Amino acid sequence: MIRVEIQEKRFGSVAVLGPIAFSIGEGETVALTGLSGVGKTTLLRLVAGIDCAFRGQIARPDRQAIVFQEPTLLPWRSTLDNLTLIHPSLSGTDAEEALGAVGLAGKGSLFPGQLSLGQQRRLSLARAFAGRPEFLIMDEPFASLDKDTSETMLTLTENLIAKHRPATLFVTHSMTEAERLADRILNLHAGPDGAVVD
Ligand SMILES: Nc1ncnc2c1ncn2[C@@H]1O[C@H](COP(=O)(O)OP(=O)(O)OP(=O)(O)O)[C@@H](O)[C@H]1O
Repeated sequence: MIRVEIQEKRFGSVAVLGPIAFSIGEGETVALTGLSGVGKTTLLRLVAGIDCAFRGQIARPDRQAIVFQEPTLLPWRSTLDNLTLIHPSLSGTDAEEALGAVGLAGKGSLFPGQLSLGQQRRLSLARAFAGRPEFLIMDEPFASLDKDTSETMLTLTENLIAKHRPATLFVTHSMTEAERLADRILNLHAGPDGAVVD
């Protein structure tokens, strides 16, 4: 169970978030939507524990994974290394299976620069799920991809979530994506003392 209770998040004199309170149950998928600049990434960074400078408390499980819009791969390490470096206990068979699950079977020896952007994004998805996360956080994972690649990513993500059932929080600008993937949609919008959810 993830429990978020934010009284306030400020950048200098500007109150960006708060008050915000919500929970995400085991295996539940929640979409976070809202206008550009309202504070979605800021909220995600708080929930992920990347930014701890706020008033409030957040309870989250230890095993969490984050998928950013950019694939954030190590360019000088192979596809397989990108998977196993942060999951050293992953066996060779499991790593190959994880690559196969995102359509990258047989590409383990290639470097990220030898993969298409869509393949890099799929590798980053495989890396996130390889750690069997209890909590998955994704910041616009399907943005700036062409329609076919975005559809492929969406279907893969749907399948991986259905198989592994992590609690999931993801940011999207697309109501279609939100409605397709999420059990619940949180809309972040401006309030008198920072953005709030409903
Ligand atoms: N490090 C920072 N220092 C100061 N202000 C910041 C910082 N990071 C974000 N902000 C401000 O906080 C507000 C929310 O930004 P955030 O990136 O969370 O919005 P967003 O909803 O994710 O936007 P988008 O949908 O366009 O990605 C913006 O006004 C932004 O300028």
